[in-house]
Amino acid sequence: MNSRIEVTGLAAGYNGSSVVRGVAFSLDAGQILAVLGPNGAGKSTTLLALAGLIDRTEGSVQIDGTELASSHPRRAAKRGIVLVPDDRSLFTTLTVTENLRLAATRRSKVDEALDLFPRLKDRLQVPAGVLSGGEQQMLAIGRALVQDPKVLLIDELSMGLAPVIVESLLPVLRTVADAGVAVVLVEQHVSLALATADRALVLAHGEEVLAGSAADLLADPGRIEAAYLGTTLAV
Ligand SMILES: Nc1ncnc2c1ncn2[C@@H]1O[C@H](COP(=O)(O)OP(=O)(O)OP(=O)(O)O)[C@@H](O)[C@H]1O
Repeated sequence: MNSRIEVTGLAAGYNGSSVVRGVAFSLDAGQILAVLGPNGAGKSTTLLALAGLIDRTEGSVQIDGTELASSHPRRAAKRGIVLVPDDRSLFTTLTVTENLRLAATRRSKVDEALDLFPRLKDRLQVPAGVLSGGEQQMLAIGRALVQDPKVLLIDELSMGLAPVIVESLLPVLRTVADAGVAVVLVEQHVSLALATADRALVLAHGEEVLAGSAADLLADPGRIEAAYLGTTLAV
């Protein structure tokens, strides 16, 4: 089935107050959405709300037309929403194989994930904590993929990684999308994210300030810059 996530009027935050408001997008399997914006714009908060890890104070999240309960991470995971958090949350003392097997819905999923990251095949018995940053990110994404996501949420794939490593990881997201996953990528590295994504959403102060085709925005960096600076331009 061709999965779809539809988000309307999403507001979410902490301790009863909303730090993001009115976030809306829809995304089909096979598509990549880049969520951009300056520090503190609410990008991570949006992903946490989609994954059910924090309260949604308003709005709706639907997967394949069926509403997803707010603040219910297990239900979100069961419906196929899987988050790669910015801290990667690996079991650092467990090996690569153990990290993957613990998360896998089926044993065959582990082999599929390793095929996407052949470098990890040489590290199977190495504890996650001694992997390089790039290898740890491969493992974090691999651990999400073995859960058979319909919607893959990735928070700051580039965190702590050299641009050359990021450039080698991003094409894997296209392969993942092509295999039938909707990918939402929160990223500070604007040009690399736009070069990878189909569409982009820019948040500032918790609200959408710009949205459009990634190719159009890549070709017109002034619009992104203005959005980061808080100047609203017509899309
Ligand atoms: N656990 C929390 N409790 C209270 N406020 C929080 C919490 N986490 C984040 N915030 C606040 O929510 C706002 C949005 O933060 P968020 O981390 O979503 O932004 P971001 O766009 O992901 O930024 P960055 O790129 O710096 O990670 C910020 O003002 C931040 O201080």
